[in-house]
Amino acid sequence: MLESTVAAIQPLDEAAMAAARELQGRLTKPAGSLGALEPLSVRLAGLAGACPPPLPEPAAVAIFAGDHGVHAQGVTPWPQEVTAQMIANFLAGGAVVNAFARQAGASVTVVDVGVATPIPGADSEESADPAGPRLVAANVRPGTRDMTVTAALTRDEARAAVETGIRVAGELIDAGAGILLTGDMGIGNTTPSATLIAAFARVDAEAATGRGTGVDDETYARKVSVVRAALARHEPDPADPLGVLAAVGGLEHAALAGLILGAAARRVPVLLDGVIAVSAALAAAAFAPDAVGAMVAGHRSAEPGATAALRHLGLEPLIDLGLRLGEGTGALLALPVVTGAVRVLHEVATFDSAGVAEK
Ligand SMILES: O=C(O)c1ccc[n+]([C@@H]2O[C@H](COP(=O)([O-])O)[C@@H](O)[C@H]2O)c1
Ligand SMILES: Cc1cc2nc[nH]c2cc1C
Repeated sequence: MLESTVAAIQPLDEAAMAAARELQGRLTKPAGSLGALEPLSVRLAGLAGACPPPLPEPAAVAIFAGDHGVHAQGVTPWPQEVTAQMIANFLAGGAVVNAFARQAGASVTVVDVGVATPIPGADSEESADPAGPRLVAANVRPGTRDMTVTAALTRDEARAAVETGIRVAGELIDAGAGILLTGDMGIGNTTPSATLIAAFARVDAEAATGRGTGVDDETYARKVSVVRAALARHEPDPADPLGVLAAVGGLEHAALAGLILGAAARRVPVLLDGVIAVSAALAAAAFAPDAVGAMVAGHRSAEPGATAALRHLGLEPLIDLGLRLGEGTGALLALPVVTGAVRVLHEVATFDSAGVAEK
């Protein structure tokens, strides 16, 4: 499934992009006045192979959740159980992602791809609201292994998680989603994110590592040395993305890479959230360089590694608000920008049709 998905990912359609550029030039606004929205609209036309491309509706957030063996190294102050507890909060509709999803009219799907502790209330008989958040049980293993000691995952485990992401992308698109938004939950997951970024973007451990949920100086120093130790132990080879994900990744990172590949193969845009998403996007781009055509960077996470990853991908984020929450929150806030970029091509009059004089 991974190989056939990668093989299905094709370059953007040049004719549709040329048509969108030409249309942008005829709309009743000075050329270039919509800034980054103009090239975004062109790229989305190229992805859809149509001008105008479809409005990116409805939107679906997929939150992949996993735990991390490297938690044992003291890289985060939060207990591991918070991952499962926050899933219960997502399913009850009480997290920031739920508030923003309601605002954006987006569905929320939570995927347990590797949570280590029981999800409170997950086995309850209570009939769930069919329009409310949904839980997909796809646990590959209860958290990764500690990457400072051994590979976080076997290649088979990493593949299973990637294929879960591909499957979820296909299901959401089959159910009608016009855009997928990445979400994540995993206490400790900014450490594997930093390690993936250092490995794929070839930046130093310190440049790739940030303070995650807000760690103190002592924990930050430990975190950088954990990233360095994992890189030294595994010497991850960016030409072997499955190997990199297995050595130093997380189950949610692997699944997010799969979601991105699945969206790109179906030519549906995928709106990236923060540092976890962009580290997974590096893996997706290593599998299939043309997958970058489907990626839209929602925001610039406060994590420094996110900026390094976006630079490597050649993506400019749509918004920059200093967010560092994850869950898909930054992607949801950026969604109206993406919709606006496409709506312009559908609804704005041309100089000719509106009788507005050109310079
Ligand atoms: O999205 C981001 O850029 C982001 C930046 C910092 C932290 N997070 C979230 O915080 C958790 C990981 O932080 P930490 O400090 O435990 O590695 C995880 O659940 C992420 O969703 C997310
Ligand atoms: C409370 C909390 C909420 C989160 N949402 C995403 N990561 C998180 C980490 C913590 C600790």
